[in-house]
Parts: sequence; structure tokens; C-alpha cells
Amino acid sequence: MNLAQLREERPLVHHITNEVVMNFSANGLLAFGGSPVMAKEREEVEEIASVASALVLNIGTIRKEDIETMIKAGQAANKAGVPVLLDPVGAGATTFRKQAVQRIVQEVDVSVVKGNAGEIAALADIPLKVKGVDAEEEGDAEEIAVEAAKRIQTMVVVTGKRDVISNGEEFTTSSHGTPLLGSITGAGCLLGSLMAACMAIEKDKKEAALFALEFYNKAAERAEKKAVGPGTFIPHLLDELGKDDD
Ligand SMILES: Nc1ncnc2c1ncn2[C@@H]1O[C@H](COP(=O)(O)OP(=O)(O)O)[C@@H](O)[C@H]1O
Ligand SMILES: Cc1ncsc1CCOP(=O)(O)O
Ligand SMILES: [Mg+2]
Repeated sequence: MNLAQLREERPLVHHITNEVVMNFSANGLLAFGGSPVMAKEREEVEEIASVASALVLNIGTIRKEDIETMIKAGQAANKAGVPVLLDPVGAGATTFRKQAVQRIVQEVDVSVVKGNAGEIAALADIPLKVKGVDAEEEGDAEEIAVEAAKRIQTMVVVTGKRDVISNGEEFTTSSHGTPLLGSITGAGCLLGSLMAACMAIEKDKKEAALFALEFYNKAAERAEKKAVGPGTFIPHLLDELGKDDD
């Protein structure tokens, strides 16, 4: 994965995402070196998705009418060869969310699904308890990642204390980061934006996902050292995302 190339090209990442994190994701992606655009009007999503360098579908505050919009955008991206990242936020919390993401993975050729253990387990119908948008128990992240990737036939990234990437046959684990990431909202969503930007530059999806995971979590480790709490962690994280990896 060539970070200098990413920062030179500034890939345009089209987001159909939740209202909670829009601003944070845009700022974090800009700091990293990408170019964000948030657009969810059904009339325009196909046009934007097909000229973007990557598409993020994040169901955090999804409403019924948004499902169709996400599918349209995803299919336009597929036609144009634009990679699609799905974040099944809160998929384990309600039947509505679970069915929405299950429909999206059926109708869109999703390049990578990234979520916490509870969300990925729900999407793949693997039993696990969840509460709201956070996983209540991590379960076996490796087992969930491999089984989910096998069932939905796409690359899966399970995030948490340990992050696991799997294609359904093998898995790779990464253990960087800080629990402070769990004290701010949008930490997972922003990781998805970075991963999508990396997929625009690096065609090997696993390499792109692993680079984004490690770069992001190492930036968070550096930010933690400078922060006094979640409030000051956020600006330090944004600053660290703009630096080179060590
Ligand atoms: N306890 C932890 N220790 C280190 N890193 C963590 C921890 N929990 C989450 N992370 C990191 O925070 C980011 C968001 O992960 P997670 O909290 O699972 O997502 P979400 O916010 O979508 O639930 C990931 O980069 C993950 O590696
Ligand atoms: C709190 C909340 N509620 C709906 S979407 C959202 C943001 C979730 O962000 P993340 O999954 O990155 O923690
Ligand atoms: Mg999340």
C-alpha cells in the first residue's frame, strides 16, 4: 500500500453514512489524505458513486427509504469498478438493520464488510448478544470473521481489541489501538473511511484493509500518549492521521 500515492491522488470517497459521524469521518479522512463527499439523495447517488474512487455504505442511522438508495449507489459503483465498503452499524440490535444489511450484501457486490463482532455475527446469522451499536461480548473474533466471510462470500474485517481480517479460508490478526477509541463515537466509522480510501489505491483488498487498520490504530496509540481524555484524544488523533507511519 503506497501512502504517498494516496496523498498525491486524494481519492474521492463517496459516503452514504450516518448523521452522528459525518463531520468526524470527513475531517479524519481529510487529515489522512483522502477526499470525502457525503451524499444520499437518490437522484444523485448513482452519478457520484460511479465517478468516486470508493464508496462507503454505513447504516448507522438508516431509514427504510435509504436501503434502496444504498443499493442503487452500490450497483452503480459495481458497474464502474469502484470498491464498496459496508459498515453494518448496529446490525445485531434490530431485525430491521439486520435485514437491511443482508439485503445489501445480496444485491451489491461488496468488496469488504467491516464491523464489530456483534454486527458481523448478526449479518452472518451467527448467534451472539449485542446491545445498541456496540458489541456486548467479543466472542471469538477469529471464528466470527472466518465463518462470516465464508457465509457471505466476501472479505470481512472484525474490529475490537483484536482486529481480524478474513476471506473465509484464512485470517490475519492485528492488535494495535487503544481502549480510548471506544470512548469516542465514530471510531469504527472513520476506520471504514480510511479503509475505503486505501482500497481505491491498493487493489489487493487484504493489504489495503490491513494497512488502514494498522495505520489508524498506531495513530490512535500516539494520540493516546498526548491526550488527557476522550476530549483531547480527538484532535490528537486527527493530527496523527496526517503524519507518516512509524
Ligand atoms: N479495547 C481496544 N483496544 C485497542 N483498540 C481498540 C479497542 N476497541 C476498539 N479498538 C479499535 O477501535 C477501532 C474501532 O473498533 P470498534 O470499537 O470495534 O468499532 P465500532 O466503533 O464500530 O464498534 C478499531 O480500529 C479497533 O481496532
Ligand atoms: C452512536 C451511533 N448511533 C447510531 S450511528 C452511531 C455512530 C456509531 O459509530 P461507531 O460504530 O464508529 O462507533
Ligand atoms: Mg461501528
